[in-house]
Formats: sequence, C-alpha cells, structure tokens
Amino acid sequence: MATLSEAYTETPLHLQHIIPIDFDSVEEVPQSHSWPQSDDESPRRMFNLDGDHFSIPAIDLDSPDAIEMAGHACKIMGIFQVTNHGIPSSLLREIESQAWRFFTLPARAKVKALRSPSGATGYGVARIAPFFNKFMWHEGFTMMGSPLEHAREVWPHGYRKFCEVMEDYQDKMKALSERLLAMILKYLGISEHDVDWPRLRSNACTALQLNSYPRCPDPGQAMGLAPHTDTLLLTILHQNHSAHGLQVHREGRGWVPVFPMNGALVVNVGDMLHIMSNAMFPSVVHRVIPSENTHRLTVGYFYGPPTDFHVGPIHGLTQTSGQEDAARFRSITVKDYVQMKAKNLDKALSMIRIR
Ligand SMILES: O=C(O)CCC(=O)C(=O)O
Ligand SMILES: [Fe+2]
Repeated sequence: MATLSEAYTETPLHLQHIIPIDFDSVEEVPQSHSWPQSDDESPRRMFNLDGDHFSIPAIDLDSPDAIEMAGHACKIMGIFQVTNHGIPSSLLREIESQAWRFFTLPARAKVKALRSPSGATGYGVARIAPFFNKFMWHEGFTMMGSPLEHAREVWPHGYRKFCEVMEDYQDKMKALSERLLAMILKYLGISEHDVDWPRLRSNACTALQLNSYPRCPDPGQAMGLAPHTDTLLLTILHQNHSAHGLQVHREGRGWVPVFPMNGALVVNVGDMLHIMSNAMFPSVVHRVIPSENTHRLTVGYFYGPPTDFHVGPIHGLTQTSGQEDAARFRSITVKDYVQMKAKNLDKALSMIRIR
C-alpha cells in the first residue's frame, strides 16, 4: 500500500516553491511576498485582531458532556479547542524548544533538511505555495514518522533529542486523534463497524508539521499562510499561548481570530471528515497572519485513514430516504483525494461533489 508521502510524488515542485527566503536577511517585505491590497483576501483589509471577541468553544475532555460539545462544535464551526487532552505540558514545551532550535538556525543550515522536489517531508515553504502568485511569510518542517534522515543532515551529532521528541509527540497525537474521532463518531451515532474502524486505524496516514512565521516588518502586506482547508480527517494544532495569528473564516462575519488558550490544543475538521459526515461538518477555511513583534511557532498534526481507504459519506448518515440525507459526495480513495488536492487545492472538494 502506498504511503502518504508517495501520494505526493506525482506533483513534483520547482525549487522556488520549496526554498523559503532567508527571513534574517530581509528588512522589508519584498515584492515577491507583498500581497495585493485590492484582493479580497488581502491581509491588510482583513487585519482585525482586536475588534472581534469571538472565541471558539473550549471543551474539557474529562467533562461528561465532552462528546456532545465536540460534535456540536464540529457541526457549527468545524473547530474547537480541547483541555485535559492528556498531552503532557512538558512535551509541548519540548517540541516548541526543538522547533525553535531548528528554525533559529541560519538558512544555510536549515536547507540541509530541504524537502526533495517530489518529496513530502523536510524543510520548505508551504505545500500550497504553487497555487498563489505571492509567497507566504512562513517556513515549515514536515515529518511522517521519524525525521532521522533530515535531522542527521542538520545535526550530525545532535539529532537524537530532536527525533525522540518528534516521535513521542506523534505517538501521543495519534492516540488523541483516535480518541477524538471515536467521540465524534459516537456523536453521529455511527458504529465502529459502519466506518471499518479497525482498518481505518491500522495504517492511518499522519503527518507532523512544524510551522514558523518569523517577525514581519509589515504584517499588513504579508500572508503567513494563505486560506486553505486541511486535507485529512482531523488536525490538532499546538500554538504557543503568546502567539496570535490563526484566523478562521466564518460565514457572514469574515475572518475571525482564534486566540491561543494556555494549555489548550486546537482541533479542526478537515476535508475527509467533511466528506464522511456528508457535509454536516464544515471543513473550516483558515489562514495565518504574521506579526511584527512575535516570531510565531506552531505544531500541526494531521490524521487521516490509510491511503487505500475509500472515503465517502458514512452509510449510516445517508440511509434514510429523504433528499436531505442523500450522499453528497462520491467515494474516493485517500490516495486519489490527496493527489487531487495537490493538483487542484480548493477545487478538489467540488470535483467529488455529486449534489
Ligand atoms: O500555524 C497555524 O496557526 C495554522 C497551521 C495550518 O493551518 C496548517 O499547518 O495547515
Ligand atoms: Fe491548516
């Protein structure tokens, strides 16, 4: 069976869409990174960190209402935060410090871990970069399992700790993803049999992404991460509590900030859960705005089914006879959907929509 990494080999990237600029060497936002101000998506037009006191629901996973609250949040917004999630705060601090250790290296050291043109792991610009004609104020490091090969290039004698932390974090995030997914299925009244749960879990596609948004001389002109939805089932994001920047798009309200909450992790619905829920859960559109004062680091963990798994509206949700419940998407393998998204970005969902 193909791995998630192999699903990306069909869409090789040019080096200009892999190597980030050397953020240490720029004193102003270069043309290549300056987003048009007339554009609807312009960061300046939408820049509004203080005006709106909207906040996404925070759910205590130990609470007896956690299932109901998580399901409801998926339905209403596609995003929520969780506390009492069981991830030790020491591990969150450690992963931040390892991410910091990597991103504060000089550019010539970071490129030793550069993603290969047809690869999915390693250091580089965001994978969505080729869909935009301006570059983002962002650099990332993607892992699928052990980062050993890349880490050894960067620190020939000091890679062990980095690898240990990244592997430990992925193990714990996998368990948390399974727990959250089981809660969500329960909320939907879906039995584990209906989604072939043991198979879904057995070879899950997962990825870990360290994100860095260096301090930006003019954040109003720059875009940290352009608007997108996440591809797999669920994303769990750790953002440092002092670092704002994540925004979600809300119908009728525009861009609203997701303020970090100390110790909480952000969970959002991705395209595959949107498809499986037959569009009951929105795949939340989100983006990141850089800051003038803070170098922001975040850690995203993406969880999805195995590459050969067929993703489609869950049978139990489409069984009733009413039009409302008829399947809205055709079913597609994870591998095909990942490739379709790599080639078409936000058009991918509509390409499998049948009503
Ligand atoms: O860094 C963030 O706040 C969001 C990251 C994100 O959306 C992603 O990695 O897909
Ligand atoms: Fe995302």
